[in-house]
Order: sequence, then structure tokens, then C-alpha cells
Amino acid sequence: MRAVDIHRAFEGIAVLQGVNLEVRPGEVLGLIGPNGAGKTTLVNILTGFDGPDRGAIWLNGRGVTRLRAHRRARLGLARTFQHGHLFAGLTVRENIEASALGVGASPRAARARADELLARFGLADQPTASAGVLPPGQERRLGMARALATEPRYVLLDEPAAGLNEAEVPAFEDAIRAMGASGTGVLLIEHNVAMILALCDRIVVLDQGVVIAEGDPATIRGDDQVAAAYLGLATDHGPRG
Ligand SMILES: Nc1ncnc2c1ncn2[C@@H]1O[C@H](COP(=O)(O)OP(=O)(O)OP(=O)(O)O)[C@@H](O)[C@H]1O
Repeated sequence: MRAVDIHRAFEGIAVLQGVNLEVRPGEVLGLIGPNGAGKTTLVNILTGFDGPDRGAIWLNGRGVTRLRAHRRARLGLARTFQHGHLFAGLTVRENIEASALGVGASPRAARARADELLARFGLADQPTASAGVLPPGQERRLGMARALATEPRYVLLDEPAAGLNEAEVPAFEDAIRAMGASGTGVLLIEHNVAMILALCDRIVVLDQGVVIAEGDPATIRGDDQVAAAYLGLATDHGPRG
């Protein structure tokens, strides 16, 4: 999918200033940048939760700039959210099934996808737990399972590892790698730079609404402008980001 010359301002303050970004099938693309750089705003615009003031979004060669989020989801675009967005009143299994049903899966297919995703994300021992009371790590894993239940061609992960404990991280990284390996294009927003450098094929760095660097992990690691932008990040987030 492709975003071309995206501009967005809130109350006269420019948040995105001509951003171009492409997520290719089968790659894990990292999107990093200090607090307030515009990452979530860009994800909202890519997915149809917000609209750009200027610019265009293309999904599988089709212009989708004016399509609402649920229409884009049916065209193969899924996302996770920084916080919540689960159906708190439904069980873990029902959350996954509802997501599959929402993009047109049959009840039988939705059940089968739920079985597979419950196992893949280590949630199989508690399918009837209420989604509203899950500990953060399980909530994150359910958010990912819900996104994948739509069988997306592209998935946008907004800080998916926030709230995971150290022990949960390797399996989570494996799950993200597996998505890319299966041909899904993954856009990963994450403050943990070590995770980004380890996982991503390419990385885009956003700072104050502008792409300041783009390239493979080695290129980004050696970029002075990125290091400068990240001095701010270290202050905001501590050494782990
Ligand atoms: N709906 C909105 N109304 C007004 N300002 C907004 C709105 N959404 C975002 N902003 C502002 O736009 C800027 C970019 O925010 P955004 O959440 O996209 O940054 P981010 O890079 O995702 O930051 P973080 O790493 O902290 O999540 C911030 O200054 C934020 O306050």
C-alpha cells in the first residue's frame, strides 16, 4: 500500500507535511520517530479512521483515500490500536470471531480462524475469558489475533509490544516475522528501537511530520539525523524507548 504526499493539520498546526510511504507485500516496515512525530496520525489516515487534508492512499493499486475504515478492512487492511478497542463485553474467542465476521467470513470460517489464532497467540487455554479483564500482554496478543482474523494483505501494528513483559517478547517478534514471511505487508510502529532494528526489513523515520530518513536497519543505525531526533525520544521514554 502507498501513501502519497500526505498532509494533515489539527487546529492550524501541521502534523504531517507531505509524507510518502510504501508498505510492500511480505515486508516488515518499521515506522519510528519521537513522541508527537505524527505516526499514529499517519496510521489513522492509512486505515481510514481519519482523512488527509491533501494527498492520496493506494491499496492494491486502488485509490482508497475517501473509503471508510470498514471498507478498507474488507479490501485487506487491518490494524491494531495503542489502547483497547477490543469488545470488552465479549469473550476472547468471540472477539476474534467478530473480527472475521466483520469482513464477511462465514460463521464456520470465523470459528476455524479463531481456533488457529487462539493457538498461535497462546490464548487457547482461556477462550471464554472476558476480553475486558485481560492483563496487558494478553490484551496485546488478542489485539493482534483480531487483526489477523481478517486475513489482511497489510497489517498496521501501533505499538503492539507495549505492556508485554520481557518473557513474552520473543514469541511476539516471531509472530510478526511470520506475518511478513507469509506475504502480508507489515507496518510496525514501535518505540523499542532494538526491536525495530532486529525485526524490520526497512525503516522509515518520521520527525515533526516529515520523513527524515528511510532505509535498511544498518543505514538507519548510522544516520546522524536519526540519532539527533532520538535524543528527544530518549528523554521522553527512557533508555529502552
Ligand atoms: N485529533 C487530534 N486533534 C488535535 N491534535 C491532534 C489530534 N491527533 C493528533 N494530534 C496532535 O498531532 C501530533 C502528532 O500526534 P501523533 O499521535 O500522530 O504522534 P505519534 O508520533 O504517534 O506520537 P506517540 O509516539 O506519542 O504516539 C501531536 O502533537 C498530537 O497532539
